[in-house]
Amino acid sequence: MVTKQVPVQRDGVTIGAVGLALFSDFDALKKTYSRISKAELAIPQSNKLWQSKFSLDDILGEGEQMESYRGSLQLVAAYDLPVLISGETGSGKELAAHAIHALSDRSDEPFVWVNCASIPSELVEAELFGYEGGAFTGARDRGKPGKFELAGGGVLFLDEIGDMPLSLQGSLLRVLQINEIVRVGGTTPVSVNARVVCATNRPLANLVKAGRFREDLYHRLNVLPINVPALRERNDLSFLAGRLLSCIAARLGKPIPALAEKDRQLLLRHAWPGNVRELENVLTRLIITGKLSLPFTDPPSEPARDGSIPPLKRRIQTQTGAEIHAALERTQGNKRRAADLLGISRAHLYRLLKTQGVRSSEEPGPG
Ligand SMILES: Nc1ncnc2c1ncn2[C@@H]1O[C@H](COP(=O)(O)OP(=O)(O)OP(=O)(O)O)[C@@H](O)[C@H]1O
Repeated sequence: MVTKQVPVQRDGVTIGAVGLALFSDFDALKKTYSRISKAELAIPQSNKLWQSKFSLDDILGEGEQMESYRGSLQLVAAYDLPVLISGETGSGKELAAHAIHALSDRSDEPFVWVNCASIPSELVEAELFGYEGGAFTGARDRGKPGKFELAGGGVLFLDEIGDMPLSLQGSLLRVLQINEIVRVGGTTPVSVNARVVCATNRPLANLVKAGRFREDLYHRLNVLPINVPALRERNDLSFLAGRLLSCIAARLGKPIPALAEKDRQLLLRHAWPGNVRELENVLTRLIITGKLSLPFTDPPSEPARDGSIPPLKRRIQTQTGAEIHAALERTQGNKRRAADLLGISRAHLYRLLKTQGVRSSEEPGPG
């Protein structure tokens, strides 16, 4: 094997190295690859991917309500206990989870995110607890650590916890009770120590009543509850819109447009079903096109052929299905961009695709 290494230095200190390695035989390459993979697993905390990306300062808002909300995040961050964040889609639950990690004593450890709604239910267990080599068809030969292991002494953020398959909720409860996991296909318990922060946009208590969420797990997770206010319940929309306009304009390299009074009034009257995410999208379009458009307002109801008005539920379903179709068409099936266009999260889109029975070419992949 021939190697060449060039150290990378900052302020006279070596912070890394770039190397070139030429292998004369394939076995040697495989061995080295395996050693590097193991080393990567041993130091997950050095992985830049697993860091909280937002802090308390990124949570924009003013007034008593938002001060009290930020205060509650600071309070829960200080206690090493599970947190359950509830709030409507796009209201800032993920932002809150990042902030809790950044404010906590675990901030130097990883922040690992799992979206329970976007992983096919048969893969959730492997995603959380990892698997041993060859545990199932399609599994990697050398196995894979789960998100619990990757989180190490940091925070494991379980987004859309309400979508955790019922069959797995018992295993999750057990892990939280004994702080040990067993990889899928494995036999040896591995100690885990991550702090679990969960988020849900459907009231978990209702899912418990409906028999779709285990009550014991609900109580285990709901130690420190946080409620993120919906945008229409906040009274700082003008402030938020102003700050977001500046941030988005700076990101796009565009001048900050002045918000006309009539547009401000329209923003105040809108119901914001997609919350801050929807507001961001509306403002982005305003910056790009110079026009305010509030797209997903209720369509005028069309009478059916026999003159009767179709039930509201069906009208909403038809309209939602049409919006999703249009967005997927515009983005050529790209769900992430379609979700952005619709002002909803990718996980929310997946759920709508499931419940609306809208057909799409692409299936959700793990995490
Ligand atoms: N208070 C806030 N200040 C600034 N930006 C915010 C605020 N709340 C939310 N956002 C922004 O709105 C968008 C949606 O936020 P986030 O992803 O945290 O919502 P969510 O509640 O987790 O959504 P979902 O349930 O759909 O996953 C993000 O771009 C986030 O940065």
